[in-house]
Amino acid sequence: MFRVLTLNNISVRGLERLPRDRYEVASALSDPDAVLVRSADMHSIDIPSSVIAVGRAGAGTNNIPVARLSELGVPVFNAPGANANAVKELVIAGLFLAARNICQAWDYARQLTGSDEEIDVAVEQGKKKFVGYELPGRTLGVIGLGAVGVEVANAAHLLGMRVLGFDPQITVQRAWQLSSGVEQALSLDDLFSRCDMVTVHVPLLEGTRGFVSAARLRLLKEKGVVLNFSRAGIVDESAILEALEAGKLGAYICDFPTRLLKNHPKVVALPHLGASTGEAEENCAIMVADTLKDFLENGNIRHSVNFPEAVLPRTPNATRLSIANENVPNMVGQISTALAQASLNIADLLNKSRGGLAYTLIDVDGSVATPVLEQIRKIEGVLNVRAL
Ligand SMILES: NC(=O)C1=CN([C@@H]2O[C@H](COP(=O)(O)OP(=O)(O)OC[C@H]3O[C@@H](n4cnc5c(N)ncnc54)[C@H](O)[C@@H]3O)[C@@H](O)[C@H]2O)C=CC1
Ligand SMILES: O=C(O)CCC(=O)C(=O)O
Repeated sequence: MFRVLTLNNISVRGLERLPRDRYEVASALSDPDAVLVRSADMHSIDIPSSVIAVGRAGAGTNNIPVARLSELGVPVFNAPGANANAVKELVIAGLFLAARNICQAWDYARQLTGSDEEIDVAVEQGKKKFVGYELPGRTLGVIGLGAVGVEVANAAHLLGMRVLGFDPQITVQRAWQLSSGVEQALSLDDLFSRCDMVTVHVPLLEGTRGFVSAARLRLLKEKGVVLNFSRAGIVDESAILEALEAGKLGAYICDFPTRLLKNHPKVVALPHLGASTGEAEENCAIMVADTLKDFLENGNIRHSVNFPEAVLPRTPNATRLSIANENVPNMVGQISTALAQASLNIADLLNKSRGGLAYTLIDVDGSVATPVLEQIRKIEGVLNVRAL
């Protein structure tokens, strides 16, 4: 029986992928094998030593101590692309909110008082404050051309915008998906200096923290717009406030309310709603539950943010060993020697590495006795071993 701890509400459609005869899934249980999480902050909790996998039902993993888990040989899985359409739709809505001053105009209309005739007069007098602009002909800069960024860039291009993209690490798959009408910016500064609106779709990392900075905002066209549906920390909020106050920035549309900005008249801050559609919640939960199940039952690794992709079909009548180890020389040699000394035959083997981590799947004919597993566990550099 595998025990899975949920730290947030995870869509039932995903949890149904973990059959109750083999999985105990609950928001409170001891000694879990795995954790399923959305945005809960795992940096501030003690992760039980029983945990061998963490699944993020979403894209960003900055709420998970990935480096610490890597040192323990624990893979972290996410659901790449599963909520990208939901985020794209909200970002496109954000472009219109900014261009047409929709939230400010709505606020104005809601506070009107008097008779309908008096309201009509106030409407005709007041509406000139909310004159906006149309999107065709305006330039949008998209920073980060991953699952979300590509969808936003393509949709904005279809709306008639000129679109510039910047992502020095764009994958071949995403490059194929990107509309040929999207132009390449040469640098972040190049992008900011040529855009009316800029939207960020990068993970929060040390290298991206605060990279929407005062200096870059100064490059943006007058009354520019910044959209941030990535993470609060990607923008320098003081610089945003300063640019809004100076009239340089026309609007800041984001998914992360903070005390500094949430009540500013030119800010629309939504309560982290990017992925909050029934469809996205289901897609993410199903994808991450499936990958977690395949890891727990077969040791296969797909969609991990810290481990290499490692998928090996199971050999009939074999015991599968799943071994996480440091990526150093002679690990496979020592492991196979331990098996040979126990007269065990390797039927199939896969060894993959990523950065400082390596991962080995070995199908061994017959069964593997506990002392052999202990011997492998003792090899210096081995982080954890399972027999499946
Ligand atoms: N508001 C919400 O509810 C949601 C927010 N997000 C946030 O959006 C981020 C992006 O999501 P996805 O597109 O699904 O992730 P992704 O991993 O598919 O794409 C991220 C892209 O950013 C690029 N990148 C990384 N560093 C960069 C840099 N310094 N400059 C330019 N590009 C850089 C990468 O090469 C990659 O192509 C997530 O990390 C998460 O923080 C994602 C989903 C929902
Ligand atoms: O689960 C959520 O609602 C947050 C989604 C998100 O921010 C992400 O997938 O990175």
